[in-house]
Amino acid sequence: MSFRLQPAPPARPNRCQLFGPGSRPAIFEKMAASAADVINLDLEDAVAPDDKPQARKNIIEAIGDVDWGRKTLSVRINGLDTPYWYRDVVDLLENCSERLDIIMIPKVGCAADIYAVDALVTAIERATGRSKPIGFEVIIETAAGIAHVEEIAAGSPRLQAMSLGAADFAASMGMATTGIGGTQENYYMWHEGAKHWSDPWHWAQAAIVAACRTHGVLPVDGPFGDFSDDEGFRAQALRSATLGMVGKWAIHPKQVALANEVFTPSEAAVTEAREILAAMKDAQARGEGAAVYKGRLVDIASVRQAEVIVKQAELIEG
Ligand SMILES: CCC(=O)SCCNC(=O)CCNC(=O)[C@H](O)C(C)(C)COP(=O)(O)OP(=O)(O)OC[C@H]1O[C@@H](n2cnc3c(N)ncnc32)[C@H](O)[C@@H]1OP(=O)(O)O
Ligand SMILES: O=CC(=O)O
Ligand SMILES: [Mg+2]
Repeated sequence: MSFRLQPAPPARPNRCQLFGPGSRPAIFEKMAASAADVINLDLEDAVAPDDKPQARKNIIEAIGDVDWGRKTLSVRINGLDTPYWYRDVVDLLENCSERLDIIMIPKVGCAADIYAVDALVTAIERATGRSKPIGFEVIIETAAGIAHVEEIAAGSPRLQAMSLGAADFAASMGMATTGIGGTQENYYMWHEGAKHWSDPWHWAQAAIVAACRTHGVLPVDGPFGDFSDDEGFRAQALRSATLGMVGKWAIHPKQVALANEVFTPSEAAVTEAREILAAMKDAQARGEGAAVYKGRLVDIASVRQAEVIVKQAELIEG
């Protein structure tokens, strides 16, 4: 480990973030009743420009009136390139109850974007005497965002989570696709007369995970647009979990159970992790730094790997 230690991310479950437009208040109670760990009420792309003022009012009312249980409650504001974002922040924080946990900032391109929102949020918190500090989450969904991902991850002590937004990311990068996440038909290698599909999101996800893990931020996979394709969602989520991401968005309620399934360590994985910890404890008692578990090497690094799984399971059990 470097002299600079890796900070722990926020200790809360973030397996699924369920989105819903702020202009559709009829679904707020259904979102609250879902099994998602995080709720994202949207003021940005799921809300038409003319509906934004009413969507702000709906959200402010619902933050206070709906029983959100123990969920993390987040509102996605509009991007800093729009005329809407400052009004989103001011109206929300001057009027909503302290139940709001997080503001999600989309299309972040550099650390200064977070600084700007932080300055406004800090001023309103002081002016209104809000006692619970608002957290931030950001979406990496532009070429600039991925180019500056590390400075963004270090951008504010308020920052809790960072998502990859596959739709806007593809647009900003000029990618030849209208698919939102998942397998892309034309992204394949040709070998011995057969197509072998590759993962165009992999490099951006790996960059996000590294930046997040360096700065104690939760890395999250964003939307998977085809909500009729359960296996496609599951494959994308499994790849994200394998890379170190902690959760995934749901843009339809049927995706919540799939995300929870993938990002909850299985009983078998937890049992194996606990067995590795026990095997290493025995080895250490014998004065040995390495041991054999099920025919394979385990050592101190295996302890760290096993602890990731056990800690994640314990976090979810509460
Ligand atoms: C891609 C880039 C991004 O920025 S993604 C993030 C922004 N997008 C969003 O917030 C969109 C979120 N999703 C939605 O608005 C809806 O789910 C869409 C995709 C439009 C589908 O809605 P709808 O046609 O009503 O679906 P459905 O008939 O299959 O609904 C079945 C039951 O579920 C409900 N439902 C619908 N959406 C949600 C939701 N987001 N959260 C909670 N509940 C939801 C419906 O009301 C319906 O309920 P019921 O069975 O009638 O009681
Ligand atoms: O905001 C999300 C995206 O995929 O774009
Ligand atoms: Mg987007």
